[in-house]
Amino acid sequence: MEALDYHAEERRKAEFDVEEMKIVWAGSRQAYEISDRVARLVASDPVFRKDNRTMLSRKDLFKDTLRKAAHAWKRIIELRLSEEEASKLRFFVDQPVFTDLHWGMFIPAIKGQGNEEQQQKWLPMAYKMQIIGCYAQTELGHGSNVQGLETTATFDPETDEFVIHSPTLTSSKWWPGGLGKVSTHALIYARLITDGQDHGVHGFIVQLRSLDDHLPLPGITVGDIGMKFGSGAYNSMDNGVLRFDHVRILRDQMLMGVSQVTREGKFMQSDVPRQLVYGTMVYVRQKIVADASCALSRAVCIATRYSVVRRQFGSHNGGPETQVIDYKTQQSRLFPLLASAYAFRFVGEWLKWLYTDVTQRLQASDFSTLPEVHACTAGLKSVTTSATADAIEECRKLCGGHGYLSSSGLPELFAVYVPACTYEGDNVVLLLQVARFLMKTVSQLGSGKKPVGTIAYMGRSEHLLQCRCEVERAEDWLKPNVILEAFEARAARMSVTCAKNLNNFANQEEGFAQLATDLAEAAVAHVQLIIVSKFIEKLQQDIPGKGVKRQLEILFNVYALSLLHKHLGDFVASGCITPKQGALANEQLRLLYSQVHFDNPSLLLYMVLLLERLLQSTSF
Ligand SMILES: CCCCCCCCCCCCCCCCC/C=C/C(=O)SCCNC(=O)CCNC(=O)[C@H](O)C(C)(C)COP(=O)(O)OP(=O)(O)OC[C@H]1O[C@@H](n2cnc3c(N)ncnc32)[C@H](O)[C@@H]1OP(=O)(O)O
Ligand SMILES: Cc1cc2nc3c(=O)[nH]c(=O)nc-3n(C[C@H](O)[C@H](O)[C@H](O)COP(=O)(O)OP(=O)(O)OC[C@H]3O[C@@H](n4cnc5c(N)ncnc54)[C@H](O)[C@@H]3O)c2cc1C
Repeated sequence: MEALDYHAEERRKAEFDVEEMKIVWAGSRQAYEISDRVARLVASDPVFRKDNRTMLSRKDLFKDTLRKAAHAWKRIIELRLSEEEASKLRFFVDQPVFTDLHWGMFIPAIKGQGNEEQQQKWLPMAYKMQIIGCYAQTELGHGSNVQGLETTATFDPETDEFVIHSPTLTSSKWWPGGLGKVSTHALIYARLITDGQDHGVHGFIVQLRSLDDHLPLPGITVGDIGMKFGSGAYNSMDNGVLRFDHVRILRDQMLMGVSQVTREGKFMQSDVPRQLVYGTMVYVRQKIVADASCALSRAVCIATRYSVVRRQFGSHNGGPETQVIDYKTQQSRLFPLLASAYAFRFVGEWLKWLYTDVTQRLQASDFSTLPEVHACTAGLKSVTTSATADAIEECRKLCGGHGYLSSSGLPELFAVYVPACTYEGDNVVLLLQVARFLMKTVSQLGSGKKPVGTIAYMGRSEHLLQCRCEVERAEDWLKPNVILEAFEARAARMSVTCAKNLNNFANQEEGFAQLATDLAEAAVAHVQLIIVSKFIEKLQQDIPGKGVKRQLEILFNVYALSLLHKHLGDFVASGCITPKQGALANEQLRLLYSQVHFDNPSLLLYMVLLLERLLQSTSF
């Protein structure tokens, strides 16, 4: 029987309902139908072709991108696509483009930091794309350190204007997407100065180019920063450089939702946390987590199909060679990545809920969950993007030489994806933000303030510091509560240990700097616990479809136990599990992989195809 026929036969015997699994992956039947419809729309439209991207010059690639963006916008209008459908369309066009920043940052910033009048003035033009905006925060000299930004916005009470200026070379805005060629306006983050006093960084809407001839306005020097990593990839985006020479804007072009400057030049800080100025970054970080699961599922889909088809060594008596997916090393590298795609999908769904919740709370001036939302969005963005970037590279290696071919799709996927570890916050810097939140929580444990939400386990740290996991047999590791307690104990012990060691330093700031590596590792442990706990919560929901829940349970155990195996040192050093229990976890992991490897070759192929079918339900 031909391999493909054999596959088809085995697929028909799939033990789980693939259509239901697709709905689990999409999040709802409606979301799946939208994705499926828009995916077919993109796939059937030759304008959206992707196969030529890596062969085009930077100039032709950029023109091709503009053509696609214009065509996408035309299709959105013609088909009256909803914002969700339009967002999906952008996703399937799958090419970094200036609209990402216009829709993904410029508009959300005005909505989140502008007052009512400013929203009424700017949003209608932005929604109709009569103006194109970018998010210009990073400078040549500062990206991570937002409070170090040097661009100035000095209020002139004589004329009721701000003077926007780039005082130094390092104050040049550097990196903003869409800035180099396309944007007519920018959201500029600059130091607000009134009457000689510096009030820190605030947002200002500044027009950069004429709406008539698109030429830069007086005092504006703007351009593209040049080629980036790899060919194709992010070179479809016009990341730019921008300098101001005493450019004057009206006072009402300062976003006044968080703080204001009166006509007399008096600075007024609303009774809201100044960090709301960072709100757009929080919004994008939560979107990036969901995007991680999609990028990861694409890479794993490619690597699984290759692993099922590729044969190397092992031929007996002239028979077929062994499928490389049959090798234990291939499985132990590939299957945890598939499981991670589902884990990131589910935690991304939850994070979207958390962000929606905090947005509603902010409207009621309830800032109580803001610190947790910052820690969750920062930590999950960091952990999921680092894992996904590493996973795409692993998938390239899993495909041998063919993984290095552009036609495999993996090099381009890697080159487009890896900056996610840097933009919207360098991943280490964000982990240190999580660590700051953890240390603050530990320091308050004695105060009677009960930790809640994702940090609630810290309130049980006394128990967790003493607990020993109840594992005597490998199958004990299949119990979600056993896994959850191990991850909670590890995270609690790592944070409490850091807090104790910080006390050895007279100066907390010095201690934080000296212990930064340990603190970052404690942050990773906390974030991985969140991912594991949200996967468990997903499994506690009603999941329809024959065999679907069972498959997800297998993926959960593969995800959690492969993490435990990878970080076994943390778990054992924390005392929550013994080396023997660690060995039992690894034994259970092998059993989970070996479920793909009963003697019956058709079951082998069949189970492998289950994985492939899982993937088919993941990457549109
Ligand atoms: C119709 C068509 C539809 C089409 C749809 C198309 C849609 C497309 C969407 C696509 C979306 C994805 C696109 C992605 C493209 C990528 C583009 C990239 C953009 C960028 O990179 S923008 C720039 C990003 N830059 C950063 O992230 C900078 C990182 N640095 C910082 O955030 C800060 O400097 C800092 C947090 C590291 C430090 O800040 P600061 O010094 O001010 O603060 P402290 O560390 O001193 O902390 C003080 C207290 O403030 C709290 N804090 C800090 N940040 C926040 C926050 N964000 N929220 C809440 N609280 C915050 C700290 O926790 C401290 O609190 P404490 O209680 O005092 O401890
Ligand atoms: C493709 C791409 C698109 C981008 N788009 C935009 C955009 O549209 N708008 C915009 O404003 N910006 C944009 N950026 C800029 C991006 O936000 C910054 O590059 C990012 O925030 C990192 O800051 P940085 O470059 O200053 O890195 P740095 O902070 O200089 O990081 C360099 C190294 O220093 C380390 N480090 C820094 N501070 C600390 C610390 N306190 N403790 C320990 N280690 C530290 C980091 O971990 C890292 O290893 C984009 C960047 C890229 C790559």
